[in-house]
Amino acid sequence: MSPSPNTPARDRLRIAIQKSGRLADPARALLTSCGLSWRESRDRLFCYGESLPVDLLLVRDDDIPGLIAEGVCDLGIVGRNVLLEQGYDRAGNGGAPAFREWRALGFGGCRLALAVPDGWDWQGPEQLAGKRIATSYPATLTRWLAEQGIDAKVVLLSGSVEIAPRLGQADAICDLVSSGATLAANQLKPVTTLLESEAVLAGPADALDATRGELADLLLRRLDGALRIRHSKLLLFQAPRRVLPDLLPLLPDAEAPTVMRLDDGDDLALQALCHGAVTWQRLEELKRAGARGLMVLPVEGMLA
Ligand SMILES: Nc1ncnc2c1ncn2[C@@H]1O[C@H](COP(=O)(O)OP(=O)(O)OP(=O)(O)O)[C@@H](O)[C@H]1O
Ligand SMILES: O=P(O)(O)OC[C@H]1O[C@H](OP(=O)(O)OP(=O)(O)O)[C@H](O)[C@@H]1O
Ligand SMILES: [Mg+2]
Repeated sequence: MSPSPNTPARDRLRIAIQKSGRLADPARALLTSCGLSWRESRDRLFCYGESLPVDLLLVRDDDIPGLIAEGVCDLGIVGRNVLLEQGYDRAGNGGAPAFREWRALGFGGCRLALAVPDGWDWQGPEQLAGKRIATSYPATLTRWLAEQGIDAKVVLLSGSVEIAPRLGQADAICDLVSSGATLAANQLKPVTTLLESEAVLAGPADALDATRGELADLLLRRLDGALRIRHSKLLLFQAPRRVLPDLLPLLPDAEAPTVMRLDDGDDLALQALCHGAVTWQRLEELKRAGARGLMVLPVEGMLA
């Protein structure tokens, strides 16, 4: 039986997502693709789950790990960079791990990188000894410096980190990089990556109670299905049996293709769920190898 949306408040699952910013729309879209829908409150900070007893809390991304740690919400969608930073910070202060990454979600990709002025002849981390490094990720940077055995000064800035070297506040920086355009615009170059990040589903380090745990499991199953088919297409076509050995190598990303024998003659009908890109070029290669009537269909949902 599906959980009723009228479940008592203590048994409802609460998920925190970014109110506005890079992760806000894709996070909501992903949860919507899992069949969740909400009635929005007037202040739009809390959305009551209608299709399932799963509510949304719209917050600043930096608050999400703390909200999970305090049990104010059960799950959250946040950048791995934020989750790890706050985890390292807690660990540095002797705190027990209170949250962890449950799933990588495949959007919001970026990296936390160390960058130095263009003019530096970068030889390695030992060059940072005694230098000042500006960052919004002090715990991650401090941990990395300790791993490298480097004694450097960490300068904490909450934003516009890339400008610090030009202002004379720092010699190098450690910040998020995606296209690299911000670094280039500030005459900086990335020299090493501290962590690869993307949006993640975060949850408590310990298990949820039985009722909310069951709801979380249901959501995770849907999420895994949604993530699995996010870039998937269903490919349908026909082909003579003799060309099958030429066709199958063109479908390396297909889950065990279904092969059906057609009534008349030696023709086969094939159905393949492809997890990689089904490009025009690929369709043309299949056609050259003997496939006919190629059809590419979107996949709406999948439950393993
Ligand atoms: N340039 C980028 N390209 C891709 N992803 C990024 C980039 N910058 C940040 N991110 C990812 O998106 C997350 C959210 O970034 P955003 O800039 O929206 O955060 P914010 O300004 O801290 O928002 P908030 O107002 O919620 O505190 C980051 O923590 C990181 O995981
Ligand atoms: O490599 P790029 O594609 O240039 O992206 C990197 C920039 O993106 C983020 O800043 P954002 O634009 O979110 O501004 P912020 O300083 O307000 O966080 C990040 O802090 C970098 O400054
Ligand atoms: Mg933030």
